[in-house]
Amino acid sequence: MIATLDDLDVEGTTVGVRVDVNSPIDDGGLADDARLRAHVDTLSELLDRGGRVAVLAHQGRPGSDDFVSLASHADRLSELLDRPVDYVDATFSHAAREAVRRLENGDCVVLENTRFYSEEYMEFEPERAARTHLVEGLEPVLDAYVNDAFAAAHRSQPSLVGFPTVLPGYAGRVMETELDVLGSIEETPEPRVYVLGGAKVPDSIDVAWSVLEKGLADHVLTAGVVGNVFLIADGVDLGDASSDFIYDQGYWDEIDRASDLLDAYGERIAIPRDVAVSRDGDRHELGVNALPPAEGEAAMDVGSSTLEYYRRILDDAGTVILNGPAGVFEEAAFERGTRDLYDAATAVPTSIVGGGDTASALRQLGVEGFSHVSTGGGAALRMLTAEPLPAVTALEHDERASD
Ligand SMILES: Nc1ncnc2c1ncn2[C@@H]1O[C@H](COP(=O)(O)OP(=O)(O)O)[C@@H](O)[C@H]1O
Ligand SMILES: O=C(OP(=O)(O)O)[C@H](O)COP(=O)(O)O
Repeated sequence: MIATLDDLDVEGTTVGVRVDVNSPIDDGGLADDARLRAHVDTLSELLDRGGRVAVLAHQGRPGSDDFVSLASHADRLSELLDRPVDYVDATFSHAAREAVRRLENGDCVVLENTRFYSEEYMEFEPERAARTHLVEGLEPVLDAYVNDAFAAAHRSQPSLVGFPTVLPGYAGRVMETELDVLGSIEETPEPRVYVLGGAKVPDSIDVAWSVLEKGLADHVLTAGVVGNVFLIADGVDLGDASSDFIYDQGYWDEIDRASDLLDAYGERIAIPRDVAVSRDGDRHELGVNALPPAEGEAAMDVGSSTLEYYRRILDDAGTVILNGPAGVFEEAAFERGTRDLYDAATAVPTSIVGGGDTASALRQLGVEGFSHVSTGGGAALRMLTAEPLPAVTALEHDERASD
């Protein structure tokens, strides 16, 4: 049983609230605020009920362009909450603790990107996570911990699993809703189709293994970089540009895993029949038999035959679960795969979508009508494989939860 905000006596309580506001970044600032908007209910409720709120969150991964400070997130949050929100460029230092100590009832401060500290990018058992600098540094100034970061709940990083070991832990409203909706995948109508696109190849392959092994998936459709890895695993020569991209991302070993998966469950895995490349500035589709593409051309989207093939499978589906764009939707020439595939999915009786980039792609393309759009990508997928999420397990305490 997990305690929720209904179980927390908020007034006068200093609450560390872990949210997931990991968002697309442009010129160092926020390019999309959907993930911030998702947490407004939780934060407003805590503040309206007289809580003193210290917001903890990560943004990006070390070394990536979107690994930036949370200053612009705090500004936007202030607009969304319609009240002042302070920001401090420290996470657990003396300055951070002082900023938290200064909070009055109804005040909110955003602490700096948790991943600016190396331990936060490591995975720990909860007891060990509780002994990290972040948790030990902040715990003395907090009375309670609320986890609303469903989208990061598949990570066992200190800010996600360490605090509930040493503080009373509660699920926020986003977390509560996601667990309610995604917690009963076995009960959704069959046949069940998983569409795995996007760029998180290892996570997607883990999911594919799990859902195929457990019999949860009748079909797995691959697209995006995931589809490209499966094409190479199937012996297709995608050319140097796509292969180098996969290698540079550190995903080369995933080709062997994809190949093992095709050997074990090939009849339930659909791989692209054609891809789209950029030629003379335009979209140009190539069937797999016409591959490799010309020098320098990369597979940026799935092609029309693939979309037709996937649409036929979706026509018979009872449930579809999708994560990851089918192509580089950010470029107009390569948005078609994502638009058509996701559009077809809205006609399936139960349609569940996950992923930060996926959600922003759908907003950009104006595709709507899903049964549930999760705030999580990897977390939603993990949940839909019926695997426990470490940050949810860390919140499980019988004694504080009401029935
Ligand atoms: N064929 C492709 N080649 C390169 N990048 C791709 C391709 N298809 C999709 N992508 C990229 O995948 C990214 C999103 O993937 P991912 O982060 O896994 O999605 P989500 O956040 O929804 O889980 C997008 O930036 C998109 O451009
Ligand atoms: O954006 C996130 O995950 P998602 O892209 O799977 O939705 C979460 O913030 C987790 O980020 P991470 O995958 O860098 O640990």
